[in-house]
Amino acid sequence: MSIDSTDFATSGGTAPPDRSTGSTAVVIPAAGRGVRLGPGAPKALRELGGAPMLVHAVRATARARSVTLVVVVAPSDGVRGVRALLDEALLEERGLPDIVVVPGGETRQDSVRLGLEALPETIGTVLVHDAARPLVPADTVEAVAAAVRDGAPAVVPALPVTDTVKEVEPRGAGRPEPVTGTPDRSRLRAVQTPQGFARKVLAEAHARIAAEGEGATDDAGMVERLGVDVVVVPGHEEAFKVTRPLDLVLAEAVLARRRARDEY
Ligand SMILES: Nc1ccn([C@@H]2O[C@H](COP(=O)(O)OP(=O)(O)OP(=O)(O)O)[C@@H](O)[C@H]2O)c(=O)n1
Ligand SMILES: C[C@](O)(CO)[C@H](O)COP(=O)(O)O
Repeated sequence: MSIDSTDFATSGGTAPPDRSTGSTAVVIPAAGRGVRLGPGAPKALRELGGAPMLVHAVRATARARSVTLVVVVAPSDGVRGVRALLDEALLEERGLPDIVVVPGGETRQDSVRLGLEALPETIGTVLVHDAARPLVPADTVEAVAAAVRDGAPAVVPALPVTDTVKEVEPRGAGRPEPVTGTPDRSRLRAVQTPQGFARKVLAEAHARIAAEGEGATDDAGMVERLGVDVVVVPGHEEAFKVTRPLDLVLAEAVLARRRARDEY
């Protein structure tokens, strides 16, 4: 697929692409191990409030009004198991979009690319959402999707950084590291998912950057390398990523609070 990235630039004065017939899909990379969370099942399958994290993430994104398809990217040896657990967990839910499960790859980037390859032609807008962000509110999902439909080629939810951030000369864990700078915090944002894209833009970024043997830690980073404009919209405190054990404690507390308020 060949595209000219300037077709999608919002600051260059060119019109946004016509995606009027495209519908919206979510790709959920869920094939990671969760090394930083510690020993146990793959992270997406670890329990939160009595259900695997992945089930919460699927539910949160599938409840967004405009989503017509969810593609779950499972560990490559766990596709059938993930299919079975989603069928069972979501049996009672009414009005959910189609959910398909495909095998993932070695890295998050590989898994997202494999998820994108499973999308039908009818999809014009793609949201990519970590299974490891199980508590994202459906309103945040919908806001990202709406911003893409309104013409932004790439949309990232994010929050202002609350700590002061230092740049250092890396020396390895535990060793004192010389400080090389203190970026202006007012210009920094901590980015979350779902990140939303015009489907062609994201597919092109993954194809081209992968062919160059390059990578990025998020999908917007891939698209930035094409020179396409990326915009930030407000993220949500409850869309945090479960990365380390304490994050799981926080996620349990947030879920318990929602349930106590009858909000889940
Ligand atoms: N090969 C991979 C690696 C990661 N992911 C997914 O990407 C999301 C965000 O990644 P991260 O939180 O880093 O998950 P892990 O890679 O599982 O964590 P760790 O780096 O601690 O092993 C997760 O939903 C994870 O399942 C994936 O689909 N395929
Ligand atoms: C995509 C992401 O969740 C945005 O914050 C993040 O970049 C995933 O990266 P990680 O390094 O694997 O945590």
